[in-house]
Amino acid sequence: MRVALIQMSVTADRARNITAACQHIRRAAEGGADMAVLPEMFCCPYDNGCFRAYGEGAGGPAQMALSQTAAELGIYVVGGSLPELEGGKVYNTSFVYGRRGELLAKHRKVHLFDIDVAGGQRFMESDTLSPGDQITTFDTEFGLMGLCICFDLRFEELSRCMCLRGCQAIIVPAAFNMTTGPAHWELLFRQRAVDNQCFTLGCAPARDEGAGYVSYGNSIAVDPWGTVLCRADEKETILHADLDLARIQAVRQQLPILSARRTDLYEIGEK
Ligand SMILES: NC(=O)CCC(=O)C(=O)O
Repeated sequence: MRVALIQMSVTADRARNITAACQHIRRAAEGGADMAVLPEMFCCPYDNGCFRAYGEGAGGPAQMALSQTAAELGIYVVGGSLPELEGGKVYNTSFVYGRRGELLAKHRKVHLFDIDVAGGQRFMESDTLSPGDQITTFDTEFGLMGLCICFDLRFEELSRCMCLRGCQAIIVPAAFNMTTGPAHWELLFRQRAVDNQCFTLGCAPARDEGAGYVSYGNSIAVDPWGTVLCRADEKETILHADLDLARIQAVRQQLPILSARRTDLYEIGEK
């Protein structure tokens, strides 16, 4: 399975971002990708002041463009994320399209990114966004895939549930920043891959030093052994990762972690 992680530049021009995303998906397909992944908020600046204004409802222009591009090219598209409007609320939502352009899955970020690091990054998604309440997986001819958005990856229970459902890979449209990116980005992708003996795939926007929120970039693919298969720098690029899915069973057989869990013991219990 070949996956293209599209580390694209995100501008203030929504229509231009959507057009650029579709052009990148075309290049990914020409490069033999089965699946193209876009970054978190691929058509909207990552800014609380923009989310509602750039948002769209069901069947909005970004969703239509991604669906049509998926169908035209016969490729899976994990549509990064975009601000989704519903019932007066705004969600950080990833739409996934199958090879015929059909909507396969929709994940609303469940853990909102509310952090305040001393001397570093502060962001409060909950000022404008509402959380989702579903664990999201979707089926392909390669097997089941798990999907979460950026900060969601920090919550190990979510990835574990996906893998216990049978996911082969955890796909993460994301946008870490210059405080937490250097400290935790690679660590988290490797950690979730090693814990669950699955592939992890992170796709971030290219870095724009002039933006209010500066993306770390460094889109990444990690295998079930925790080996980094490929990793971008901060610039705009398309990263192609070839996933040898047989590695999952091989690693799980040689180092039986999931099957050796003592679920009879894992309760907080009394001191
Ligand atoms: N957009 C996000 O959720 C950012 C998450 C992040 O940077 C982190 O450190 O976690």
